[in-house]
Amino acid sequence: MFFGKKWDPRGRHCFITGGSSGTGLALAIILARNGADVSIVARNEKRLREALEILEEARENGGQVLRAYAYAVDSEAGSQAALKAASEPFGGRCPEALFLCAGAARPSYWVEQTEDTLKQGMQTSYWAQAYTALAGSKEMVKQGVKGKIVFVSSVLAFFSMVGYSPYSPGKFALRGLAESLQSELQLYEIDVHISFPPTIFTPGYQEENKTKPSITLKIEETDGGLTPEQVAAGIYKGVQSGDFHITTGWIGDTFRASTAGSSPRNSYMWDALYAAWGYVFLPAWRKTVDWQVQQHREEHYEYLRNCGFLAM
Ligand SMILES: NC(=O)C1=CN([C@@H]2O[C@H](COP(=O)(O)OP(=O)(O)OC[C@H]3O[C@@H](n4cnc5c(N)ncnc54)[C@H](OP(=O)(O)O)[C@@H]3O)[C@@H](O)[C@H]2O)C=CC1
Ligand SMILES: CCCCCCCCCCCCCCCC(=O)[C@@H](N)CO
Repeated sequence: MFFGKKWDPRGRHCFITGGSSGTGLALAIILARNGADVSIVARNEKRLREALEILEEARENGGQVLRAYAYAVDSEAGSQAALKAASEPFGGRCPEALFLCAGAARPSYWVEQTEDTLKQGMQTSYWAQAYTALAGSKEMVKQGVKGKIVFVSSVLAFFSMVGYSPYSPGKFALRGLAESLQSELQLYEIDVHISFPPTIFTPGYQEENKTKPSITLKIEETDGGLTPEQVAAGIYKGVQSGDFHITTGWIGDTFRASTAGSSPRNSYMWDALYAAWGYVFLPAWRKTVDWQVQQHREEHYEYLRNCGFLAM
């Protein structure tokens, strides 16, 4: 961070939403290996129990508190209840690092959306993290706990494309929220970070691929994808170094540096190089994406007729 001192999770209570699967679980394991007290939160109890067993194996010392809590965090009340439960083993003291990984994507075409699916999209991409940030900030400020809030957005908060209309807006919104909080929470010495991962091979990714339009999958294949362990290691490293925008891999770095605006930078030299490279190649890549979408028209109209959206 400033003065070169890295954040050390040892002995700190880290609270991880979405900690039963994918990136959240991988992050929980890294934090446990590094001596943190870890609370994971998700809805499904069976998966939480299994995750806790894995987490136990990552324990670094006998004194660490490793717990799992079943709550839905996509409401303020749910987030408050989860934080309260996780605070109990610590005499009511709230966690000092919040890793907000809860979320899901259901890619599909815009004309197939309804008011309900769009609201659901915001619920899983935005509110599932925003409410925990709200409940957590209130508690940290009341208790005088100086800590960290880490959002997990997506590279789809830097750009978007066909199929992601129910998801991308919420991930962009998380960026807006993180920008606001990075500024405001300095009042309380709470650091804010936001990570923008590319494709991550997780159970959630397998689930979203069940509804993903074929054209979306095809365009995405440019991105080789990362394992949850790689993404979690990148988030951990970024948080340790005090980076505000955290990206892992050259694709994320290119988009991040090309859209940084006045956001705090990671490295003036590297970000300038990535931005220069992005200035040249991003518009060219985008043209190929537009071309792929146009080539898909005929197949798409057939799809719309087959699913009954258009009369035969
Ligand atoms: N996989 C990918 O390609 C990418 C994912 N991301 C983002 O990374 C984050 C993690 O995704 P991923 O690593 O794929 O993990 P998974 O999709 O495999 O796991 C998601 C986790 O979030 C939990 N969760 C979801 N909704 C809620 C809720 N309302 N309340 C509490 N817990 C909830 C799930 O448990 P349960 O269902 O039991 O509640 C599970 O533990 C998400 O925010 C996702 O949008 C970003 C870029 C790419
Ligand atoms: C010169 C620059 C070339 C750039 C190439 C860029 C390729 C980008 C491919 C798109 C990746 C989409 C990832 C979606 C992640 C996500 O959030 C969903 N899986 C939802 O979970």
